[in-house]
Amino acid sequence: MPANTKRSRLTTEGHYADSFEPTNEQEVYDPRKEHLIHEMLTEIGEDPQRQGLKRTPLRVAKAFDFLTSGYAMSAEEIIKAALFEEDVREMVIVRDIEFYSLCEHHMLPFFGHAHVGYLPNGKVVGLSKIARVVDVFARRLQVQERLTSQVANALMDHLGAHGVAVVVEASHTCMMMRGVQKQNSTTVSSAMRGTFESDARTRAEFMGFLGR
Ligand SMILES: Nc1nc2c(ncn2[C@@H]2O[C@H](COP(=O)(O)OP(=O)(O)OP(=O)(O)O)[C@@H](O)[C@H]2O)c(=O)[nH]1
Ligand SMILES: [Zn+2]
Repeated sequence: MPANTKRSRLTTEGHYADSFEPTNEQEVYDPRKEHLIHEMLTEIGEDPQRQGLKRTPLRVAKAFDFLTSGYAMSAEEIIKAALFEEDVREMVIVRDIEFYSLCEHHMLPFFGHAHVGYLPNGKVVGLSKIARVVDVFARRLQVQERLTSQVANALMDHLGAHGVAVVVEASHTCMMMRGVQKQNSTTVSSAMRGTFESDARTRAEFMGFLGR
């Protein structure tokens, strides 16, 4: 069969599927993923060979690798790479950390901001690492509540802090583009650990800094 020829085959389930046939010149990134995306394009009634879609399987494979790259990252390594001994006891807050994640039910994006606070106990962490930890857990298939608690747990476990607070505010495109189709609702989730959980004043101070 000449390269780049569209053909169909009958799968064991009885469906016809176009084969993924890259040309010799065509860049291949991840054949298995590209094959699946090629099949999906066919299933939704598109022509994967048309000009605009030829590189789409490759682009989508790369995009999904990036959007799920958090599975291969370690929050512990990120935090431990920039822990500094400092005699600081006051609350530290990094606010408005933007993130993009994928809901595990529909694999559609949800996105918004995370606000992270902690009470140091002799050590501070590089501020960028807090945002990196958010990305570690956002770049996976998620539910918002789990993302929130995973960020809190990672910081609590590896920072040795007196307490950690995480608030996440997000819009879910699976509630906007489809399904219930509500454009303006946002979801707020929180995870309080250590002093933030046990002491209402500490929690209130944190919420006050967030303007809530
Ligand atoms: N708790 C929680 N629910 C989520 C999150 N992302 C999506 N969902 C919800 O997951 C649920 C899945 O419900 P199902 O009834 O199984 O799926 P569905 O038929 O597509 O539901 P609809 O979205 O209502 O059309 C929906 O209510 C979504 O809104 C999340 O981060 N946290
Ligand atoms: Zn969803």
